[in-house]
Amino acid sequence: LENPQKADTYDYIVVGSGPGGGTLAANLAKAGESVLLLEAGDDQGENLNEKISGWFSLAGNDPLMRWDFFVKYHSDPVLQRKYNHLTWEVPGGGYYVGTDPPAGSKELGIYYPRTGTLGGCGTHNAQCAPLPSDRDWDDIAKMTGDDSWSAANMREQFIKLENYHNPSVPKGTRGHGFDGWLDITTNGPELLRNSTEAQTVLSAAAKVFGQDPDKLYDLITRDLNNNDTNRDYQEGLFGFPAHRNPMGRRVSSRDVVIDTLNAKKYPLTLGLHSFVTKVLFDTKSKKPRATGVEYLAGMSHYKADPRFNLTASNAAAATGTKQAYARKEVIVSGGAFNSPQLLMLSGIGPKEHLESLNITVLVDSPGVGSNLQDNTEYGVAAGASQPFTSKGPVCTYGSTPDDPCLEAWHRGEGPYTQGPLSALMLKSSASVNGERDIYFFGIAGGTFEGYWPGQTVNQVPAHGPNTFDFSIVKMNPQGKKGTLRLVSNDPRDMPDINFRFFEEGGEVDLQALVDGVEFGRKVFDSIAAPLGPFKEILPCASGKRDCDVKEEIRAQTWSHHATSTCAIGADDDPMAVLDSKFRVRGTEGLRVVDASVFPKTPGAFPVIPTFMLGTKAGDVILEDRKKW
Ligand SMILES: Cc1cc2nc3c(=O)[nH]c(=O)nc-3n(C[C@H](O)[C@H](O)[C@H](O)COP(=O)(O)OP(=O)(O)OC[C@H]3O[C@@H](n4cnc5c(N)ncnc54)[C@H](O)[C@@H]3O)c2cc1C
Repeated sequence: LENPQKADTYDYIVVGSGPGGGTLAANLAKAGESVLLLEAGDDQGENLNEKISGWFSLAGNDPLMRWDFFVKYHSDPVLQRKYNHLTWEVPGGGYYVGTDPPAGSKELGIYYPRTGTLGGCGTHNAQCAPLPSDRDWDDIAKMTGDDSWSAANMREQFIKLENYHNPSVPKGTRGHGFDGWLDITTNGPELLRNSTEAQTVLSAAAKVFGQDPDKLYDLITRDLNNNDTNRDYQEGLFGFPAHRNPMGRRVSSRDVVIDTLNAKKYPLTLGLHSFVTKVLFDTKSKKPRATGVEYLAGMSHYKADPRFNLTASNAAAATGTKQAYARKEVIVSGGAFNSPQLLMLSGIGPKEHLESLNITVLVDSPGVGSNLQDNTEYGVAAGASQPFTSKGPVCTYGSTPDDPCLEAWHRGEGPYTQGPLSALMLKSSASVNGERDIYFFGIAGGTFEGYWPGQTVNQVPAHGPNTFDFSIVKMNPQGKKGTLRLVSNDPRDMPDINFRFFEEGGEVDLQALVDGVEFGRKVFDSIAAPLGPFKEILPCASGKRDCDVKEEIRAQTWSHHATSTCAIGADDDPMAVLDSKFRVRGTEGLRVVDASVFPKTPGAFPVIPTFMLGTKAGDVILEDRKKW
């Protein structure tokens, strides 16, 4: 391809700086390859909402970082309308959240949070950092015949990445890394020591699991990411690992990118406020060969950005379209929603769909935007006979100038440095392979019931300080029928996304969540006065356990770990978008590296597996670096 802007030519171009792309870009640059990393957002790394580990919900609501998507969870619109946190646009502007909107409101869908900022969703997520099950990796190895994906080999990638901090796990422990850039920290017992009532609930949970409740403090630092051969069958209480450092600062791909730049010796160029709209190809070769990208310079060009302004974007688009070129390869890492969107906009996707939007088809790849999956979530919550108290300071989340928890955080202490109380692992009756398939975490003093926009015209009811919630995450989802489709060929439009939860195979996921509810109820029932008896809040809001639990979960489940929309697959699978080396089938010089590549959602939380992809992809791409 004729290259009119020689200055904008690099060995590699990486699109998107999340756990996949940011990690990869830093790895390639550290190996001496010149890399242009293009990121639609800017850097909010000094913003306290991002930096303070315990402020992740403030980060999630921060308009400087967030991208707002609205999705469908079900094909059946009647079921969708039962969702308690369905979002509507009210006449005159603003959001209403609920099932009884004011007349004339427009149904937007279910709010689904993402970010458009340096570091991607790793900068506003809850930082939960468990490894997936070994089987999740081994299945990719088996499916593709590529043994570099085996769990044993992927453990080596994890070790390279990790800098582990857990008072119960000494340096040098097999299976962990202690020199990587990604800090993973397990809570010490400080938070739990401050809450007598939470100790009572977790001790009761330990008893239900058959663990010794007198060893509660040992249990809540137990190593969840241990390297035992039977790890994926182990149940009970564990420590809660999170990608933050022991001072309570979030660590993400934003940090490895900034550190690589600050080292001033690696050929990494970071383009912020650079929204990529198309991959450019040389179509004269046998297979279309990716040669660069086209992008819109300037902030907030995507409609998911709450600051998007059509007039401003049109004006900037008229003059601000730029190109950059790759001598070797282009790597798309926009995440599970934006990578398939970008491939489709560039002519790679289901032929009929692209043609219906007047997009020239380069590769008919029916799998792009299919196979969308997620960890479905729900909660079992109840009100105790007494409030949950804390001997620690009262946190105001920065809303008062003298927030004592903020002062403590600056010293590396207090609630803002810590994550949820503990992780609890359970094998449900619906486990398809005998492994544990439910991940709980405990929340004292409130419930977690999914996401909805922060500024709404109505107030969504909250629950009192006597509430305890076991949040339930379904691992290894069996529902794999979600879809993502473009609504137009304008790259600024958000796609149409339908997860199709519990359809075609997904009933198993529903049953596992029902088992999770039963487990929580058992724990609450086992707690005597004065904290007990407990009165149910979720799933049966009446407090009487008289609701249809399955139907309640079916309508009210939520999620935020989208994966698998550009999946790796076997050579003979027409739905396989990628081969085992992240290469986009039917093209040359184009790969995808992010959460969209997993053939199935890994474990309960995708972020650590996605960081691992960034590390693995670095190795794989460098093997080919002399080819170009
Ligand atoms: C609220 C929330 C909480 C979560 N909590 C957890 C958790 O505790 N543990 C866990 O394991 N997972 C969690 N997740 C999920 C996890 O963070 C994601 O799975 C992970 O970040 C995915 O990484 P990624 O690299 O695939 O993409 P992303 O993190 O989505 O990053 C993609 C990046 O690409 C950029 N981009 C996209 N399109 C373009 C374009 N066209 N041009 C330029 N740039 C572009 C975006 O701005 C973004 O920075 C959470 C997610 C959310 C939303």
